[in-house]
Amino acid sequence: MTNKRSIAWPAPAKLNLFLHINGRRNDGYHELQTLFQFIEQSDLLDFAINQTGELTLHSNISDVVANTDNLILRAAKSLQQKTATTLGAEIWLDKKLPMGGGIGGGSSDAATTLVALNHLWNTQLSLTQLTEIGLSLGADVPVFINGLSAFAEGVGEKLIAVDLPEPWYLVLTPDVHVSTAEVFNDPQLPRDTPKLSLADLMTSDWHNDCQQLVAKRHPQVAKALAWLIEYAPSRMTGTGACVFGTFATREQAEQVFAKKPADMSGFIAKGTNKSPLMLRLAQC
Ligand SMILES: C[C@@](CO)(OP(=O)(O)O)[C@H](O)COP(=O)(O)OP(=O)(O)OC[C@H]1O[C@@H](n2ccc(N)nc2=O)[C@H](O)[C@@H]1O
Ligand SMILES: Nc1ncnc2c1ncn2[C@@H]1O[C@H](COP(=O)(O)OP(=O)(O)O)[C@@H](O)[C@H]1O
Repeated sequence: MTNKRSIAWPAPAKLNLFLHINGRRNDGYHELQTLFQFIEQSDLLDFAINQTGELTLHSNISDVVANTDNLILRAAKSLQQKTATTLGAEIWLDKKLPMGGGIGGGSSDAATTLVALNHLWNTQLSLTQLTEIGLSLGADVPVFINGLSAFAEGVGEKLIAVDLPEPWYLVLTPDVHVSTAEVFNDPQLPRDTPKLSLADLMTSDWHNDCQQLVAKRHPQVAKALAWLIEYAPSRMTGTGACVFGTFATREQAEQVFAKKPADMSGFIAKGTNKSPLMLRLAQC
């Protein structure tokens, strides 16, 4: 029997519009304040449910499949364990987002897997229960499950939904994989930005505490930022390597994109406060 394939579940990217590091906890994780917004640029996942309980993954990127510890299979396994379902799934990942770029592709894939399988397996976990599983997979996973642009504190799991302008972004994707753990372990990372209230943050200057360090360690990131900042307010997202410039209209972003040097890669995407994943779930 062939099981019906449920297609095109999006796993969107996020940008950290600011990323302030306020301190380091005893367990090594960092206290931070950050503002997440989704962009309309996504990986796509398909799922076919089976009765055997088996989990398999296919992808256009062999590295993801080769990694048996990948976040998609870990998310699916965690949901099986939590719910004791006997169902399994064959999963296809169409990877479009650059990996290790600070736009959260791996975390978003995990979130989409949890949300989609919770629906397709009819395991009926609440959003809060899914978020708990998500946090055990990565600090960034909860915001993708909640699906709303949000201000985050703690290690990234205390979320307050915020309604932000939805501009167009030109995202440059330097060809370098920045390890989140390496950045957070770097002795030169500033960790002393004072915590501010959300109201104060919304009216203060935004910055990314990882940016200077990552630009110093990775000249491609410094180069991308130096180019983009000539045209628009620009910043690095997360722990890099991607950098984004903000534009009022698509046309403005396209005009600058057309001038991009041939050795720089990137894309244009609209900011959105509602994750495309939520819209996909609503269609079911
Ligand atoms: C920095 C952020 C900002 O959105 O994004 P990315 O640049 O990775 O996309 C996130 O906080 C990343 O979240 P995520 O990528 O899920 O990180 P995790 O897998 O939980 O952690 C990877 C490693 O980063 C460090 N880490 C992560 C989060 C945090 N608040 N403090 C940390 O010190 C830890 O050393 C951990 O071992
Ligand atoms: N489904 C997945 N997609 C991408 N990366 C994954 C996935 N599962 C595990 N990973 C691991 O997570 C690392 C960082 O992933 P990614 O989310 O793309 O970067 P970032 O956290 O910088 O935004 C990858 O290099 C890879 O080792």
